Amino acid sequence: MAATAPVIMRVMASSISTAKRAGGIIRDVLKKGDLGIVDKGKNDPQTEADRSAQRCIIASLAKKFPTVKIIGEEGGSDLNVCDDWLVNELDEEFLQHSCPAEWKDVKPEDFVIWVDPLDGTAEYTQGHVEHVTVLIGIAVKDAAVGGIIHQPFYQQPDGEMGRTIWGLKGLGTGGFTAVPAPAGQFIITTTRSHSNALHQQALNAFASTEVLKVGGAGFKVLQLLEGKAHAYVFATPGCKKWDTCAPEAVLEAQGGCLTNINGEHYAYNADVEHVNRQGVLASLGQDHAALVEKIPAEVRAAVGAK
Ligand SMILES: Nc1ncnc2c1ncn2[C@@H]1O[C@H](COP(=O)(O)O)[C@@H](OP(=O)(O)O)[C@H]1O
Ligand SMILES: [Mg+2]
Ligand SMILES: [Mg+2]
Ligand SMILES: [Mg+2]
Repeated sequence: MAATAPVIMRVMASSISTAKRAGGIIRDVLKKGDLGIVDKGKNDPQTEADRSAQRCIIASLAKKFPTVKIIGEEGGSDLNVCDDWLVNELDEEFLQHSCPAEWKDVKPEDFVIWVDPLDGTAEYTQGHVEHVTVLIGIAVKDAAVGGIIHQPFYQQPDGEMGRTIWGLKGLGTGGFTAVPAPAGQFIITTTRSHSNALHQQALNAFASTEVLKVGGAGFKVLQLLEGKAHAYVFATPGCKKWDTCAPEAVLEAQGGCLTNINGEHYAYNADVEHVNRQGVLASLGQDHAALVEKIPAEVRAAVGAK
């Protein structure tokens, strides 16, 4: 089955196994206690866990899919990794699904894999480990079509650490139970470490009943999927393609929507600008276009203006 499955199914199955291994590396670094923090910019830390998890993911995927373009947050990594970090397995459970017809003939050169080895680094360094996710997004031409969101610090009922959520457009999602957000309320999930005045103005435009401030694009989209929030609002540049590719694919495979704050989808081909200049607006079970209209036009024009 594995050898004959279409390449998108093998990329997804390999990414599921690899994200789990990266999650183990992220837990190990924290357990050892020396985070090796480097500041890449203002409010933009990188740790040994970001670097090691990226090496594991990119080395594993590049070995299995040598002609697929892979772009990771932490730049060019040393792909000479120990065997323990080289993940060879394909997730067998995922491979039981049949490939949606629209992706059967996609060729390796049509893909870009966007890797965020550790989303929510600021929160990881501050002990909010439940916000941390590993994100592997699969784009076909311009569109985010497949995604893996792995939570290394999620404790399963049987005590096992880690949970892996996946989504593939045309197939659906797996690894979690979708819950609708409560009726009669409007809960926004947003950044806890990258706010500014313009972003606050956009938040104020919604008559929200609650604003949750949490780390990571992956975790915020999980809050939509699990009915903890109705919308994810981030009205400032700063988030990148590797932050949104996997969350967008999973959310949209579940019937939601992730766009910039003007309601337009980002493109995920290999040549795009990495920064999501016009912010992020994501929702599930809402009239997405009506949410866009709530943000004053002057705020939307100012976000990302060069
Ligand atoms: N102003 C900014 N500068 C750098 N990175 C930013 C940023 N705003 C958002 N991001 C990145 O977008 C992701 C989600 O941000 P937030 O938690 O604030 O919503 C984080 O990813 P990483 O943790 O993978 O770097 C974060 O670093
Ligand atoms: Mg980062
Ligand atoms: Mg990130
Ligand atoms: Mg990251």
